[in-house]
Formats: sequence, C-alpha cells, structure tokens
Amino acid sequence: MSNSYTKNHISDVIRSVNSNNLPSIRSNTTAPVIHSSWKRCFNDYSIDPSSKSKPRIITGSALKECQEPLEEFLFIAKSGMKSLYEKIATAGYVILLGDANGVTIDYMGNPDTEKEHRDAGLYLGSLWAESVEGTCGVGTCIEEKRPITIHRDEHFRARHIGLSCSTTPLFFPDGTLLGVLDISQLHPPQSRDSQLLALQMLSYSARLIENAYFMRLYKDCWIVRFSCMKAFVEVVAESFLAVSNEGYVIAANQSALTQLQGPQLPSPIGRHVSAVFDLRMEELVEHATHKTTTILPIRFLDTGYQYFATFRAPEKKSPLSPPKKETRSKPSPHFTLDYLAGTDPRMAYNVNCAKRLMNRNISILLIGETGTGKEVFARAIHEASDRASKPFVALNCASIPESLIESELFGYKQGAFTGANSKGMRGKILQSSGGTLFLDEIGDMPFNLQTRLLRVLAEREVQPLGSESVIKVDLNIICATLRNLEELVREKQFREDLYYRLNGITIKLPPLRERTDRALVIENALAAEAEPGVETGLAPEALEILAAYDWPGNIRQLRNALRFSIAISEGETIHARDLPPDLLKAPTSGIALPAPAPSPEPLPAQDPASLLPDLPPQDAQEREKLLRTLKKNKWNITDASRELCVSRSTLYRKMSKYHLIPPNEL
Ligand SMILES: Nc1ncnc2c1ncn2[C@@H]1O[C@H](COP(=O)(O)OP(=O)(O)OP(=O)(O)O)[C@@H](O)[C@H]1O
Repeated sequence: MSNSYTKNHISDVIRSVNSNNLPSIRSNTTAPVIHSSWKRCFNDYSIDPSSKSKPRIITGSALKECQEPLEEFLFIAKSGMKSLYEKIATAGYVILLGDANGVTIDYMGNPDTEKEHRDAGLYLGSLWAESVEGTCGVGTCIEEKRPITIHRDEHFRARHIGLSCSTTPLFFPDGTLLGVLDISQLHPPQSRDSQLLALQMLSYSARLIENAYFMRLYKDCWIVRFSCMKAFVEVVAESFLAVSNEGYVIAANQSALTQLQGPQLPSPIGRHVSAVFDLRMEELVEHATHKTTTILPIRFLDTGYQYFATFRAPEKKSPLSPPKKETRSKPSPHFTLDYLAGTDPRMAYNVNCAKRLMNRNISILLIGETGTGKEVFARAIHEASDRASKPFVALNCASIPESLIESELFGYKQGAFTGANSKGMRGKILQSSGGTLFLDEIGDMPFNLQTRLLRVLAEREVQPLGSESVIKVDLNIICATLRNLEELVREKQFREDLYYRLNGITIKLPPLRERTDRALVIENALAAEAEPGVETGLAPEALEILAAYDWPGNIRQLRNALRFSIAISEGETIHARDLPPDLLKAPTSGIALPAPAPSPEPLPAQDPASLLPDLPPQDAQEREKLLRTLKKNKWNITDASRELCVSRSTLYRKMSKYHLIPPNEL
C-alpha cells in the first residue's frame, strides 16, 4: 500500500470522526454503519488508525479454551466451511469462523499463502474484536449482528485497508449470538460490488450451518421441516420445529419463527403442535417413524396458510414417555447435568463448560436470578466429578447470622466460646474435604471472613476457632451469587483477590422465561411435584399459560405454582382454572411471587359476573365484547383470540380478570 494512500486514509478517518460527516466514498447503505464504527474505535476504544502493530494471535492454550465449549458446533461448522471453501478458494479467499468474542476458532485457506495470511491476521487464533482491531468484518458484524462487508478503506486501521472481509452472524435457535462466519481476501478487486455474490453465498452457508446445528441440538426430538413450496421441502426446507414426545413445540429455528410468529401471532414455542398446525401428534409420529416419503400439506391454524412438511424421528429413544395428548408425570427426576441441560442451547453450553472444567481445579462461579437452579447445578457438577464419592456441603452465607458464619465455616474446638457445642465442631470446610463446598450468596460473606477464606484457599489448611493447630484440607469451592460481585469489588465490599480466586469461570444460568425448552422444564417440574404413582397431566391451555408467563421467581416459583395447582385440581389433569390466579395477571416486577395458599373455596357455580365489583365503563365494555366474541365462537379460545387479534394467553388473562368462565367449566 503506497504511503500517500495510507496517509490519505488516516486523515479521511480523523476528518470524518471529528466533523461528524459520513465517509464520502462509501455506498449509501454502509456509510452510516462505517461512520458509527469509526467513531466507536476512535472515541470509545482509543485505537490509533496509524498503528502498525500486527493483529494479535492468542496462545494455543487460550485458543483451546475458546474452542472446547463449542466443540460440537465446530464439528458441524467444519463441513459447511468445506463446501463453501470449494466454491470460493480459487478467488483467493480464506474462511474464518469466529466465536462471539471475535476469536478465530477455525480457519480454512490455501497452505501456500499461509504465511502471508497469518501476517495479515487471517489465521487460527487471531482476535478480530472491533475494540482491538477497529472496524473490520468480524468485529463490526459482532457489533451490528447482521451480514456486512468491510471493503478496503472502510477498515479503521490503515494496516487493514488492503483487505476485503464479508461476515455474517450465526445464532443459537433462541436468537443469541453464537459466532460469525467470515470470508476475507488479501488482494481484492477495487470495486466493492465484487463482494456482493460472496456475501450471498456466505449467508446461505451460515443458514445451512445453523440448521445443521439445530438438528444436532434437538436430535432427541421429533422434527417438523416445512416450506411453503412443495418442490423445495425435501431439498432446502429451511424452517424447523423441534417437538417433544408429548407433542409440544420446544424450539424453532429463526426461519420458522419468521413464518409463524408476528405482532398478532404468539410464538409457537410451548404450544402443542396440533394447536399450531392441523396436524395430530400421532400423524407426525406415524410419518416420521415409518419414514414415509410423503410430503404432507399442513395448515398453519393461526393464519390458514398452507405449508408442506416432512418429518424426522428422534435419533435415539428419548427418556420421556410415549406421545399422548397431555403431559404426564414421570418418576421423580435425578438432577444430573444432562437432565438440567434440557434442550436449551445456553444450558447445553453451560453443561459442556462445567463438564470440561470440573476436574481441573478451577473455581466455578454460578450466577443467575433467584430460583434458576444454581444449587442443583452445583450439586450436579459435584456428582459428575471425580469428587462424587466425597461429601457435597452447602452453606448459604445470606441465611445465617454473620456471627455464626465463621464457626459454621471454619469450625471450632471444644469450649471455644460460650454456647458452643461442648464437643467442638468440624466446620463446613473440613466436612467438605475431598468433596465440594458450595457457598451460596458468596456476596454476603463478611469482609474479615473473606480474608480467612482466601488464606485457606492459598495454604490449603484450616485453623478452627480456639485451636492452635492447623488441619490440612482438600478444598474445592463452587460459589453462587445473585449480586454483582464486580460492583461489590469496586465498592470495596468484596476482596478483589478473592473474587479472582473464586471466579475461575463464570457460568450464567438463564432465567426460565428465556429458556427455549420451557415446555420441557415445566413437564419435568410437574413430574417432580406430582405424587408418586399418580399420573398428573397438564391440559394444553394450562401449559400454554405456564409457558407464556414471565416467571420472576424462575423454577422455584414454577414448582410452587404446580404444587398449588395439583392441590386444587379435581382430577389428574391440571386445567387453566387450577393455576394460581397470579399467573393469569402480568407479573409486576422482577421479585419472586410466592405461590398463594390453596383456596378451599370451590369455583362459583352462579353467574361469575355477579362476583365482580362494579366495573369502570371501559372495562365493562371490554368484558361485554369478550363475552360476545367467546359465545359467537362457541368458547373456542383459538378462534376467539384470532377474531380479537390477541394471543391466546392474553385472552386467558382477560377471561380471568373478568371472571369469564366457559359454561362447561362452571
Ligand atoms: N431443571 C429443574 N427441574 C425441576 N426442578 C428444578 C430444576 N432446577 C431447579 N429446580 C428446583 O427449583 C428450586 C430452586 O432451585 P435452586 O435452589 O437450585 O435455585 P437457586 O438458583 O440456587 O436459588 P437461589 O438463588 O434463590 O438460592 C429447587 O426446588 C430445585 O429443586
């Protein structure tokens, strides 16, 4: 690159950033994106556009740590990369697969030009975060979360203006960023248009990889593949639903969500497949099991649109019960890591991380909202680890008085203080020796005890209160917290050195409302709450309400709600009317709602309207309209909600608010 070209680029960047003018030579559509990125690089990341430093390549062991949790995905992505490479290799492209932080976790390129590519940073282990390399394909795609081409002098750093990089994001089925797929050219043509076709091919390959990964993640489920074009369904059906043995949709890829979800259309996730399409579960099973080649026309019930579908059976027999119309309870679960993963991609990632790190002497910090299952996750890690035959000991630092934490944790010698047990006590640390110590709410650990704990961790010995001698301990700690430990460190309430000691890896458990496998978690929680030997099931409408609810108290609140519903339901099936009333109203805050006590009162047999206080005119009108529509549609909730243009769960909420109860349920 000539000196004057480089100099012009640097002054162009600085002028554009300072004057707030869009870069002049770029296409109209990309100019604002490039301009925002340049401003971030200059103002937020303080990157010097003239710096000559080479892109950073991380060490082999750091790379391994980035690759390990995504091993399965890497395996799937490899074949997609290979087939793309065959099409573009002659044009001198290399392919980079980046993780969500911009680390290149896989690479494909011509071995003859490897050295040149490596120098340019187009290589395994290179770090292309925007905050490090400035505007670039990978980094800016991660920021923008959409396909992008960064061509030549659209790069921020002058060092990269010889490159052309086209990049597209890859998403988990729940829409969170999984990584990016990039193709880069070291000596691209001048024209930006030369990259248009490459970007199209790249996006197509990315969708294939995402879909193959979807099939892998949900290999234990029934799959419905559908397309609006009959001729395409077997070849390139892009839309997939994963369906549980009970017939509930537990995941959908982005293309399926685009077809089936909208402002007036509820998400298909959590609904019974027969409430989404005119398709009975028995039919799905029949076609999938007997591998019939028939392409079945199916109608999307919410809009009446016709699609064409093929089906796939689970790869291996799922541990769940055979298909039936309602969810049925199973024996009480044992919370193993695989069980807790369910079929949620983020949980699968968490479990994968935990399995890889559990026997490596690395402290694990679990974070997540209340009731997301941090303690059961910690116990499952222990049970899967080499320490399983030794004790798992838990201490909740928030639930016992500060004055007792010290003796509980470190133990005491007999007669150490007034009121102490006369025989003394081995503290939790010693009790857990060889096994696992789970410290819940670690953020509540008093500051002076943090120092003592740090010493035990460093010296691997403990001195009980009142004792002069020390005892060796084989300590392995898993901590959990709801609080923001980094903030506590900044406020000097938590020791920074202890924070780094305990936080070898952070695992974040997703809240229930964000899990893509809500229907399965609900089903499992029901199994855990149901009386042994009693076949308790959920009616589809009840499951739909449970799946749509916000769950501020997460799985704990869910279990409380199910316990309540089991207690008041009359038969073995829980209906919408059996659910706690709070669930039928939108939750008000992020605070856990305790389940209300079971009501001994049976539901009213008289006209429910008579139980309502006088309604304000607007509400009275709304009630009237709902009642009219419900009656007109013979109390069919799907039809009525369609006519009213609201989701089924909204209609249920409103019915509860106005005490509108179907005649057969009075
Ligand atoms: N996957 C699951 N299926 C069924 N029940 C579960 C599941 N995960 C957790 N639970 C149950 O949910 C409740 C809350 O779990 P747990 O105590 O582990 O959550 P937590 O995140 O540690 O809560 P807190 O932050 O309030 O201490 C427990 O009763 C647990 O048995």
